[in-house]
Amino acid sequence: MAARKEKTFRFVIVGGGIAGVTCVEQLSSQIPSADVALITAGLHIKAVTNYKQVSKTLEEFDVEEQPSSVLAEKFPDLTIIHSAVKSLCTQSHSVETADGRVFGYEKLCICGGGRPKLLNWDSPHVLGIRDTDSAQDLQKKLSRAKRIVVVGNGGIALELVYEVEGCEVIWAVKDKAIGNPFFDAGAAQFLIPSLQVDKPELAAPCKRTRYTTEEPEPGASHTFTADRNARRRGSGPTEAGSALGPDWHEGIVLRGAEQVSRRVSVEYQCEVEKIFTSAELLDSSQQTIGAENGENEGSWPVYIQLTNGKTFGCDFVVSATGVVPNAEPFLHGNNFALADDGGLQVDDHMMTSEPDVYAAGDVCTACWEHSALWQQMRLWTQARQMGWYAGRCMAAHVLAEPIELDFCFELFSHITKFFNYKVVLLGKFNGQGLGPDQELLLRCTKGREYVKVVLSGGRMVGAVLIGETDLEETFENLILNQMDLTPYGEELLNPNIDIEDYFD
Ligand SMILES: Cc1cc2nc3c(=O)[nH]c(=O)nc-3n(C[C@H](O)[C@H](O)[C@H](O)COP(=O)(O)OP(=O)(O)OC[C@H]3O[C@@H](n4cnc5c(N)ncnc54)[C@H](O)[C@@H]3O)c2cc1C
Ligand SMILES: NC(=O)C1=CN([C@@H]2O[C@H](COP(=O)(O)OP(=O)(O)OC[C@H]3O[C@@H](n4cnc5c(N)ncnc54)[C@H](OP(=O)(O)O)[C@@H]3O)[C@@H](O)[C@H]2O)C=CC1
Repeated sequence: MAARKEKTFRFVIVGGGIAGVTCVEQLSSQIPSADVALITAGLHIKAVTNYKQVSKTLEEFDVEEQPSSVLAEKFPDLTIIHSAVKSLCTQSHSVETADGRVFGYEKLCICGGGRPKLLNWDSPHVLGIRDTDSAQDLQKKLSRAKRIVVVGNGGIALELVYEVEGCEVIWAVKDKAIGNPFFDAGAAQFLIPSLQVDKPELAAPCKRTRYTTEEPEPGASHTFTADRNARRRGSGPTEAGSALGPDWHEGIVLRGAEQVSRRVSVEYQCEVEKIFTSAELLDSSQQTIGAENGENEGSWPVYIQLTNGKTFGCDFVVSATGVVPNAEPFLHGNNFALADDGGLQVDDHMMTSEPDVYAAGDVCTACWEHSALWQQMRLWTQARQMGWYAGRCMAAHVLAEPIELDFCFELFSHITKFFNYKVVLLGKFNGQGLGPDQELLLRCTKGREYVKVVLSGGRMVGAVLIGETDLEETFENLILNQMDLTPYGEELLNPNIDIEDYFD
């Protein structure tokens, strides 16, 4: 990086997603005179609004995609630079942006987020969903589609198969049950009937922010069109916007070309063997595969062959197969320690292995010794918590103040919605890492609630609460205080006992 530094800031934050923006807000409020710059690839930023601490660790908030000027008005001393960081030189403490400018920093926080870990097929018929532009692309393609195949078993797939109407959906999952990253087979069984009935009309419109699906402003990115190949390879600076989040599907029409409501069939325990086009189908021995399945040969734009031997023709494939941390632009010439998932390793002060460089959100991997009840998941809440805590750590370090790991990393907690049910996950909700030393208590009322408690050595270590159970606060307390629950046995989930009063 030979060019001269245009300016050196005390703090530079890279990324206008929830982690970066929260970090900027925290730093700018804690040290009002701080010289902060936000460098971000997109024109919009993501801001947390209506933040509500539901209990000790559970939090709820809305998310707004805003023009960055809103943030600039709030913090007049903040400098916002709209360009992707192309390279970083930790030795000279400088970053170079795609438009050729070089900025120095005293402390840097990388909040570059993640990008979809797409199926490994270089095909224009495979889509990923990450940001507003990719959601818009999906909406357009879906409006002409009669059948799509969704591959993946996590958050995006769960939301998509429930929301899509007017189009047949084949859902290919590699596990025995749906929603594996979020819950067990019991919960999956509780939820699956929701796919067989029509979606209930929403009583009230969702109050969270709608994500705009207008044509992007000039200069904004078309994530899966123009820059598709660069993103697939993960090379060069991405111009992707921030990740979508809660209720991203509320503001867009996920309707296909057919006059049917929802039609989902799940293919369990299978992965993708091959993806090929109708031209390739007609051109080769794959003709037989299509014919065996009774497909109208050559009538679909793309075909997907699964490892269970079935082949489906469809309009396009959605790859909802996870996230890869967006660390590449920062690596060349530096010595970052990377985790197995490709994230920048951070310690309990959100510091990477390079001096004066912090990281937060989807781009990083938490490598401190975790509390026995916490694990990292690449979620909205954790991006906010990490960004906020990184800002506090950066401020504490320049002010030479001590700082301890924040309480939010004591207990994993997540509130979300799947299949129109409220879902609360606490602690080791899937018995993660507990081995045989675990006992499960279950309570389930079809169509109403599913409650699972994970006990280890008689103490509660995790819970899955689906439906309006009203148990989250009590269970959170029981998990945090690690009370011996052996004397209560199965009574713990007795619906006739007001458990809240019981443990008050
Ligand atoms: C479809 C979808 C639905 C989701 N739903 C939920 C949900 O319901 N609940 C939940 O908790 N989580 C959800 N998530 C996950 C959640 O959105 C992410 O975990 C979270 O937004 C990550 O925030 P972040 O700030 O780390 O990254 P991002 O939001 O990805 O932001 C990264 C920012 O960095 C910028 N950037 C990237 N590279 C560069 C560069 N080289 N130079 C400059 N800027 C750069 C980008 O433009 C962007 O502004 C969802 C994700 C998706 C994709
Ligand atoms: N409501 C919420 O909380 C939501 C959260 N999100 C978050 O957004 C991010 C992106 O979501 P998503 O893409 O769904 O990621 P997730 O990590 O939630 O799920 C990815 C799923 O795809 C599976 N998978 C990975 N590779 C393949 C493959 N080659 N073939 C078939 N299946 C595969 C994974 O299995 P395995 O785990 O075995 O690798 C996993 O089941 C995640 O961080 C997610 O937590 C997204 C939507 C909603």
